[in-house]
Amino acid sequence: MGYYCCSQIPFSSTSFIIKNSSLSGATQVPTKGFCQPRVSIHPPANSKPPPKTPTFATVQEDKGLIMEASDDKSKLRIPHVLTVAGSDSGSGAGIQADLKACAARGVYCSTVITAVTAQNTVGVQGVHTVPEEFVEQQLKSVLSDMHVDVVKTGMLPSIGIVKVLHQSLKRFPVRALVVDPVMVSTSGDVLAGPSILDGFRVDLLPLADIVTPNLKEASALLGGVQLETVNDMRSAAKAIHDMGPRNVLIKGGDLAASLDAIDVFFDGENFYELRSSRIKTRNTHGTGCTLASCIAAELAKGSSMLSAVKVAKRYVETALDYSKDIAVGNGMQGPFDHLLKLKSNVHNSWKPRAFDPDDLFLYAVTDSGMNKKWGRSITDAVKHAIEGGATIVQLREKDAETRDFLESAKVCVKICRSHGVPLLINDRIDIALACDADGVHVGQSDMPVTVARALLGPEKIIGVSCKTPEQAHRAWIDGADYIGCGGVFPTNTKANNITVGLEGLKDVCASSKLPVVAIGGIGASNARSVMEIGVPTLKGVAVVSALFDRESVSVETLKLHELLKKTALSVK
Ligand SMILES: Cc1ncc(COP(=O)(O)OP(=O)(O)O)c(N)n1
Ligand SMILES: Cc1nc(C(=O)O)sc1CCOP(=O)(O)O
Ligand SMILES: [Mg+2]
Repeated sequence: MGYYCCSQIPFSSTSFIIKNSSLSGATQVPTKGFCQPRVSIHPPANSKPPPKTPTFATVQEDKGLIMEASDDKSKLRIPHVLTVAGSDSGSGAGIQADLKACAARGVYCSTVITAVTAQNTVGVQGVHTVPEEFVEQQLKSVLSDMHVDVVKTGMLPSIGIVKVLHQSLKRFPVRALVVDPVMVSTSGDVLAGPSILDGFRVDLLPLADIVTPNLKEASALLGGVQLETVNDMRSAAKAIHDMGPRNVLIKGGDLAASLDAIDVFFDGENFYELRSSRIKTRNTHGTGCTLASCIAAELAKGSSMLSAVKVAKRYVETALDYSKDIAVGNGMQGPFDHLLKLKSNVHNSWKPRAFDPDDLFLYAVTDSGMNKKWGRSITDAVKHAIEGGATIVQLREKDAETRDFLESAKVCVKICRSHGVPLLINDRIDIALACDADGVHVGQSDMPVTVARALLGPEKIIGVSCKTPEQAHRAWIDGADYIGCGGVFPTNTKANNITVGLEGLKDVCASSKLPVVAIGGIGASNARSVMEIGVPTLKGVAVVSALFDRESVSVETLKLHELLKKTALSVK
């Protein structure tokens, strides 16, 4: 009896076990939609799948399946790719690229290491093949315990390793197999000799859902035929398809005389020419591994094959374009940045400093209406507030057009950073991300703090408006950095705002584990009374109109700063 696991709503907290008494072992074809048997590598070795065999992408309904809720509905099963490949000490390709690609695509990745290479951007200096028994042991460890959706293969340095992989896949079936027939590294070093070709042809290709050779590898698989044109690639794709894989992607990156990078995808019936613009960069080391891993990741998430291939191509193209100027190593083949994060670090010596509650001392909150009234740009408003001694700035630009807001926010980030003053964005997580602001301020009906945190990451500052001790407690649980509590006094700046008064502020401050900034109707005339409530969590005042609905922002900010300093001394 075969047991098959399926998530009808993929990877939701509900999982099901599918029993099918008519299915046995690894010779069954996938079924409908997300309900696929945990193997798609079913045509016996050496036999070509029948032309209409439902593929991973075009599976048919199997009426014989019975679905049962599994015992543990609380467990969230996440898509899982197992990569069987070599380690690259330079981390551009191999196992390391696979891990990064899967992480970037939001998929769990386990690893079976077939070889350890001493490698950098110059080339491969050494290869240490892992004994096949130990590769088998790694395969067993992972496949017998973890629910692997898709296996992706890279460097398979010996025929023995291909054999143990083949046996392991028969013993522990998975939903799809992606074969990247790695033979030669980007630097031209041989990673798997010609003896491996038979292993691919006999043991792996008939099991593969997709095989992704580049021109050299396709040529080697076909006994050395010349591949010089897109037509040659089509013929090669067809010939390789005849070896058993359900789909073939021939990567034409090395095709001479082509402005675009053209890959040919063949699903057994139709050919697709997938074109992308060629990116001029030395940082292409690991593109093949990454592409195959990304295809595997998308398949693990439930994509059809063609859509997985298209997403993977777009992902690699984006990453290459983003990374075209980064410099790692001195050789000809640099790695690229899978997570699209490194460039900002390279070009930006600024390091985010940890949030300091004392930053809340004089919190200047801009207002688009007031800026307009006084004929000021956002950037001038921010500059003047900083001149006057604002210790943190929030851009609260309710009426700004997104494009204008973003451009101004980028300039404000630079101004604030050059003065060591944190800059937060009101409500708009997208703008905060796009301008790399220091954080956001959200209200009770804005983006929840937990979601904002997931989007912004652990380092950014998140402030949340709270009017009650319960909200303050929630803010702390959810991972906010500070609380804005108000309206302390009536205000015209925020319509229909509930005034909590000094008593309400006191209650929130007394119960809060987070630092608090008071807001609402605060200015030079009443700031002292606010700070004098004397609860240690109260760190400062946030002010809009008393700074920005005035002729001189810097003068008003300076006045309030002086007053707060004096108050702080007397309260101590
Ligand atoms: C420091 C600070 N505190 C409170 C608020 C108000 O935020 P919110 O409740 O989301 O209302 P809007 O500002 O979005 O109208 C704030 N902005 N800053
Ligand atoms: C933006 C805002 N939030 C408030 C809250 O109570 O959460 S009161 C407020 C407006 C504060 O402006 P002013 O300093 O001009 O009174
Ligand atoms: Mg808001």
